[in-house]
Amino acid sequence: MDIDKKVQLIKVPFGLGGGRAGTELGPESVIKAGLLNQLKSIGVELAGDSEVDCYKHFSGIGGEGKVKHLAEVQEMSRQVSEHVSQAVSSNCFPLVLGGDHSVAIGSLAGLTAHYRNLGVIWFDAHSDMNTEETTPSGNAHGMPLAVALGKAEYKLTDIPGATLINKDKLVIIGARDIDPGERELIRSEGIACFTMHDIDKLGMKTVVEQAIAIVGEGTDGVHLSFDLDSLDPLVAGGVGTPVPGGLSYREAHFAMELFAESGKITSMDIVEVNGVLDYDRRTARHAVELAASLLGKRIL
Ligand SMILES: NC(=[NH2+])NCCC[C@H](N)C(=O)O
Ligand SMILES: [Mn+2]
Ligand SMILES: [Mn+2]
Repeated sequence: MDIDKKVQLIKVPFGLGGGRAGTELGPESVIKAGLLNQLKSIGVELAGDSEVDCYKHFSGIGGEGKVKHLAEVQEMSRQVSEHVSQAVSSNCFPLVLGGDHSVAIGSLAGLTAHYRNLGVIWFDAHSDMNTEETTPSGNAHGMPLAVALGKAEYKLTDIPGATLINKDKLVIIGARDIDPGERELIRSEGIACFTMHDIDKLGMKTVVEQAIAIVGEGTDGVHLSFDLDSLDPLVAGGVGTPVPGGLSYREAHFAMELFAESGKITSMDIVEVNGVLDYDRRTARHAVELAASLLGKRIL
């Protein structure tokens, strides 16, 4: 892409959407793994950074409902949305550092306030499309796409300024662990989902080309949400919900390089780096390198 915009870093140290402690350390972890130097070395300018105060309204209890910590997720999302919206208003590229994947609710809310035809690329082992009714865990990080598509009770439009995302402009890449309710939704809504099987069969080049064909037409912005558990756990084990049979190191980088070349991506999330489980910071380092590839880093 050779990104011409400045990057605005938005740190979201929030982990209550997942079942295991440590994801709230993600932003710190990714920064300690060298994000700022990496961006500098490829000539990407930083406009600034901000941090969402995730625990301002933390009650300390899981709550009574079907979704754990829903009130905290909603408050965090509202704040993330404001930070992201502010970054877009300032003509910056928002780079959101999670946190668990529920932070993407906030990213998408802030983005849809500006991009009325937003495309979304979702790298993930999971499809994160459970509703309050279908969630097997009660963990909000398994729900952001259901919220964004308006399929859950909690909807993106509950956040001021936000609109729902368009199901025809959403592409999931890397899925290999899909719950029954999610499978039904993907099928009934006809959502583009390139599973690991599809990637094996077609190769990453074709998958990305098809993804770009889907999100590249008729959109005014494209968000890339990268869940580190899309990578194989043998490559990146420092995540809370690892699933075997994931993306290789090169597949993931190749995809980021191709998306960079397309020049279409206008914002990114890096989520699910678990600072406790990622004891050697390997997963955080991969996150840094993948962000760099998306922002224009070339081998030669
Ligand atoms: N962003 C993630 N890592 N999501 C994992 C979701 C796992 C499972 N599908 C659930 O709903 O609980
Ligand atoms: Mn996810
Ligand atoms: Mn996942």
